[in-house]
Amino acid sequence: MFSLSSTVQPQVTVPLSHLINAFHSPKNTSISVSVSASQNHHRDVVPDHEATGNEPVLNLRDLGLSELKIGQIDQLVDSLLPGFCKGKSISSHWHTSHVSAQSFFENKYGYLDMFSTLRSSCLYRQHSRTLKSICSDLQCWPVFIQSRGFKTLKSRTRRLQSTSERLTETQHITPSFVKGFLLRDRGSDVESLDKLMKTKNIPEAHQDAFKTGFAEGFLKAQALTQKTNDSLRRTRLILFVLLLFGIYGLLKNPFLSVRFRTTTGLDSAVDPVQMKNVTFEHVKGVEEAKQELQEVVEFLKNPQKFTVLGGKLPKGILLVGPPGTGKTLLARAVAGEADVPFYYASGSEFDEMFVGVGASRIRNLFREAKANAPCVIFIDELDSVGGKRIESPMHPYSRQTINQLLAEMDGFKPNEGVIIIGATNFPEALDNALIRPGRFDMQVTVPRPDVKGRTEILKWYLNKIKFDQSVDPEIIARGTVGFSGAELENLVNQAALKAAVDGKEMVTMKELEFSKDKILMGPERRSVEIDNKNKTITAYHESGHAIIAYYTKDAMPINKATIMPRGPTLGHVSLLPENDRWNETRSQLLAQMDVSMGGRVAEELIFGTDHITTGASSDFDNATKIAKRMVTKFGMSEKLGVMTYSDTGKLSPETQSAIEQEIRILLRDSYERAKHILKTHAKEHKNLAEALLTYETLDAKEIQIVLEGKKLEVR
Ligand SMILES: Nc1ncnc2c1ncn2[C@@H]1O[C@H](COP(=O)(O)OP(=O)(O)OP(=O)(O)O)[C@@H](O)[C@H]1O
Ligand SMILES: [Zn+2]
Repeated sequence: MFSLSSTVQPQVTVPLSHLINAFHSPKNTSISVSVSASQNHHRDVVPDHEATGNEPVLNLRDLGLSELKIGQIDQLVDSLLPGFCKGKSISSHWHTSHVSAQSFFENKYGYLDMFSTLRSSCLYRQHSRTLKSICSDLQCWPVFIQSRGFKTLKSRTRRLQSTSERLTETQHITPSFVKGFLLRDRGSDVESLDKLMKTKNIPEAHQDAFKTGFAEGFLKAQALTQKTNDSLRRTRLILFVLLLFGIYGLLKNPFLSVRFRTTTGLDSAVDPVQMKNVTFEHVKGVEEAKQELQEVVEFLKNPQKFTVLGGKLPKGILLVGPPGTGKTLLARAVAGEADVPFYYASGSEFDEMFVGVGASRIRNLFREAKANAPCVIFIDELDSVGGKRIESPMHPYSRQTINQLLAEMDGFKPNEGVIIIGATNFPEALDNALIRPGRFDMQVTVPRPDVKGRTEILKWYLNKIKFDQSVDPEIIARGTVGFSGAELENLVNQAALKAAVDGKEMVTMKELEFSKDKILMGPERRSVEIDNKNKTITAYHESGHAIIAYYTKDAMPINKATIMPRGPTLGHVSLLPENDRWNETRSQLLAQMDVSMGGRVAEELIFGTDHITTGASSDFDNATKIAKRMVTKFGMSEKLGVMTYSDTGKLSPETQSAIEQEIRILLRDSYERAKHILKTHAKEHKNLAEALLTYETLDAKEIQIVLEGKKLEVR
């Protein structure tokens, strides 16, 4: 019975350490019944393994059996100690019930179960210490672990580790066994030197030299390993530094950083700037606005002067005007003149999707500003934060932000020294609560500069570049009606770039005119191939406009005529008002219509009715617009009287047809006047067209020379 159980036992597959414990530890009870049975044997035969410490220790190498295969050990024991193997009878009993092999184990694994055979054998009982020693030297002791899947190096290491852990936990395992077990892979290195010397038959006299060489090689290999380790360490360090840089770069990325700031609400936008270098001197053409802001500067410079008299200054100033007219520049100049810190914030910065972020930024901004009073807070694009409070799914928390702004503005006294300047292009979009007295109660308009302002601005920016003395900023200013300060700055800059590209040393009128046309009408299209016929038509068309402008009393003076294609046009004539026109007379409006008609009239007179082109459509648009406004807005039609007709669609059919009739008469008369002038000045018309075909572009002086019948200097 007992031996049977031991024969069956290997079907329970347990790790080697457990088996070892089963051999050596009488305390171990965690294994199967059959194993504890074998413990009893162990106790009977070897009561105290310490006591047998003097027994000679044999190992496989000593016996010259290190090459022995595991499956052969049983046979070896059988042949060496046949008298002790009584267990054979038991296995023969088992043998009768199984035809294929002697045991389940053998059937399953294909070789004999060493342990059970050994344990049941006399060899084990009588020479247990020797066997232990043999075990310690066995480098490939079978470890029965049922595992599925791939065996990786990692799993092998883990298995080794877990095995060794369990081994060290057990006090009854001899240190040499553990050592031998753990070092079983490394032992081969030590062996190989001896083996090598033996196999190479190195004479004893040379053995020392051989060993020295071996050691040197070993040391070199170690140095190489060290080098590899060093370079690995260096690579790791470089990778780590690169990673740090990468993370830093990501945080610096505008999109990410904005998101970061947004989500954390950390961005306080409260770094003040000292604006010493910007003063009112830098802002041109907005004299009225500067005068109004002068008193704010005085207050910031000397608040006591105002408080003594009990006067209150506005807390908030609203700068209203089109984009690029210098609102930001003015606010900076206020801070610069007063020499106080300038806090810049853009309204859109407060416009956040996240709850309370906008409000908290406003709180931070005002807290910082109050701590550094006197100072200026400038909120650009105020309409995006202070727009009318509407319930919008896009900006669910905008109310919170504007409420916070209102609360902050109420939260400090008028003479505390903090001036808030807001800027907007759409004052009508602002929330009413924001523009009531006590908040943004002072409004300063910053309009587009007039011709004088434009001249000043042009001069200011021209002084920053190299320009020819022949440049007359006023001429450019006259031709840039409606330009803002920013657009004029851009004009000068583009002229400087053009001069640089053309390899010129200075900017001349030519470059300035060029960049003006580019801004007004788009870039030149030099690459467009225009055939001679079309060029001729364009030349006569444009000189038709020019002739009418030249010979009509109230028309604007001509500035330039060109047949160079630019933007959507094949050519154009530019006229310059002497001054900005605040209003226009009837005769001026009629003259503008006549000039517009000049193009088509010229085509008709020169090429015949059948050859008129589509090129006059924008001229007619222009003329019709003027005529319509004269009739419906300016009360300039005798038939319809001094009355405005705003929504012509709602008018009676009679009135509508009367208006149309009047407009048609105005246009027809204009056409006839133009025809008369061109017929009268047919010679000049021809000369000018030919000059345009030759020179492509003519300025005012050149046009005058041609029309006076003089010869143009060859360019
Ligand atoms: N009146 C001016 N005098 C001198 N430079 C000007 C003037 N107006 C505008 N500029 C130039 O144009 C730039 C842009 O102007 P600024 O930002 O002040 O305009 P803004 O009215 O605040 O425009 P936005 O409404 O778009 O914010 C200025 O930095 C300045 O270089
Ligand atoms: Zn035209």
